[in-house]
Amino acid sequence: MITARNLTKRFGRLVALNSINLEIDEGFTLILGPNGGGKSTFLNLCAGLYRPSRGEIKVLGENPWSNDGLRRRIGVSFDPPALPKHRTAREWLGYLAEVKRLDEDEVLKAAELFSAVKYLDRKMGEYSAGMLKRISLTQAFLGKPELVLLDEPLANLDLEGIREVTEVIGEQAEKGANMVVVSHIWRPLVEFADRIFVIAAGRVVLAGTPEEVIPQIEEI
Ligand SMILES: Nc1ncnc2c1ncn2[C@@H]1O[C@H](COP(=O)(O)OP(=O)(O)OP(=O)(O)O)[C@@H](O)[C@H]1O
Repeated sequence: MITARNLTKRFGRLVALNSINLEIDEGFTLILGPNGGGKSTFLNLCAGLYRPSRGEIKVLGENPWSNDGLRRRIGVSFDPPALPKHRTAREWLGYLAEVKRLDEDEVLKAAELFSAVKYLDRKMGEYSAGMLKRISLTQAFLGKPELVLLDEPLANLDLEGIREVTEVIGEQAEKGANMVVVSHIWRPLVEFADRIFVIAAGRVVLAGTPEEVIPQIEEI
């Protein structure tokens, strides 16, 4: 699904990702690692928000940078959620559905998953952080994309929210949705993971199955 070859991203002098190589197959992939390690930078490169400074990234066989065709095939939830404050969630999700050439009822289907239907008609500037997170997740799963990229899906949720969203993510994983998930709150998600990558200081420092990787993380 995703191939990175010598993938490097610099911001001025700062090297956020330092020539990483990795292959992500279908299924559920968890990306872990310390603050500032380069995880979100990797996800943003996958989503086509950043252009690599060097090396190559392919997502579903395509170069994500400025690739509108690929953006219709993937779903992304950023952290913090990047949502327009002066629009209602229904307007924003309706716009995305149009861009993705989906039926309007796909908005309701995705919002139902995350119990977000009840506040679709309020301006997003009025939302709490947890409500924004649910809309951001609704956006990611809109129209059952071929690949879903989630940055911190459990951040800003209360305990009940974490339980609910974990359950939805688990159900989607069981149904065969392909997901790449960056999360500091990883324990609830690890049971769904087919593989884990740990990215630290711009490099992939650990990779393998949860059984291989988790004992090593717990040692650190
Ligand atoms: N748009 C940007 N402009 C400048 N520097 C950036 C930008 N995005 C990220 N960085 C820097 O790149 C490095 C990696 O950041 P990144 O957000 O990818 O880490 P992360 O592993 O997701 O961290 P966290 O767990 O704190 O979210 C950091 O030093 C960060 O300050």
